[in-house]
Amino acid sequence: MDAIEVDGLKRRYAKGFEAVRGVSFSVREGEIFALLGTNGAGKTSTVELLEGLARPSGGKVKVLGFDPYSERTAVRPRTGVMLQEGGFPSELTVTETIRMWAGCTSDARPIREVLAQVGLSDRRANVRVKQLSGGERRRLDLAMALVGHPEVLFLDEPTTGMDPEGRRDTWELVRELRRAGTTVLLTTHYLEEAEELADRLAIMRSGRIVTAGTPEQVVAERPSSIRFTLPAGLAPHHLPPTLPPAAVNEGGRVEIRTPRLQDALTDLLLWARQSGVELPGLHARTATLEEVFLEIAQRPEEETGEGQGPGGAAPSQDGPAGGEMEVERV
Ligand SMILES: Nc1ncnc2c1ncn2[C@@H]1O[C@H](COP(=O)(O)OP(=O)(O)OP(=O)(O)O)[C@@H](O)[C@H]1O
Repeated sequence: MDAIEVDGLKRRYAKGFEAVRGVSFSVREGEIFALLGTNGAGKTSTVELLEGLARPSGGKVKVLGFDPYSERTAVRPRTGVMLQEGGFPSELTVTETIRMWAGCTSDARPIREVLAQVGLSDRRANVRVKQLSGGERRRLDLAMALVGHPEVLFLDEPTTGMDPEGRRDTWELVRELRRAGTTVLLTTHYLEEAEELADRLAIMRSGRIVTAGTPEQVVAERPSSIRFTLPAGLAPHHLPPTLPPAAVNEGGRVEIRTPRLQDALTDLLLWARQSGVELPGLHARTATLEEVFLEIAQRPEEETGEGQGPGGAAPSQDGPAGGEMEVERV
């Protein structure tokens, strides 16, 4: 059984705006799955449905085999949730905040152990929440999500506001959790974070998943590139005819874009050896996640089937909830 199963999920807000428009994916046990997308793509709206904070207006969600909304009592104790805005009482200290939360959690872990795990040292334990830095608050958010030994962990932009060291520590912690068998679903704006952590990922735009797969599968959708400087006396038409057309900039730098990097590179290198040609600054690489992401973000609306802005649509007829019951983000 998959830890998370999402099928045709939809979420419509009160005025009829559909923020999630038929999303399907699954997350295997012990896997890290990243949801990516531009601002307003619908990541948080989706994750909140998985967390059981609202009822879908269409489609199905199962977490650990249960409906997280209607069977909340079965799911909630087995999941950990790190929201985008923790919203802690600012006058409480770090320890008091966790203690309060641990009091609502059956089988809570020792507070010091959890604080050590997220890198909030003893020195910070008695500091008031309002005095924490943005990155320290994210660590406290994470500590709260970890208090109850979660089997499934939802992390909504876990490292936003963290310095590079905090980010690396958090990545290592997430990897440790995976090694211990925890399933992790995270949203992030940092493509490097998805590349570092995700076993599989999905990129959303305007409430839909545009592409999904392992990071390797997703970048394989875009052509790879080969670059070098054209040696003096040579023109692009001297290159092997099997290569795709080369673009040459004013500095004589050549770029060849190809979906078949290994074949193109082999042809180029064999030709260079046989012709006794040096290729200065030779550089070959597959596409990056950033390139895929930007290409999706920049696609014209008609190619993504969009065209419905917030507040602009009439409520559709499908789904049990009609206009959604609004749930405040806590
Ligand atoms: N409570 C709400 N009522 C109406 N519309 C909402 C509500 N919350 C979010 N939206 C709209 O739903 C769309 C998706 O928002 P959502 O926060 O899920 O996106 P996101 O991908 O998480 O964005 P970000 O990366 O900025 O966090 C946006 O157009 C947003 O304005």
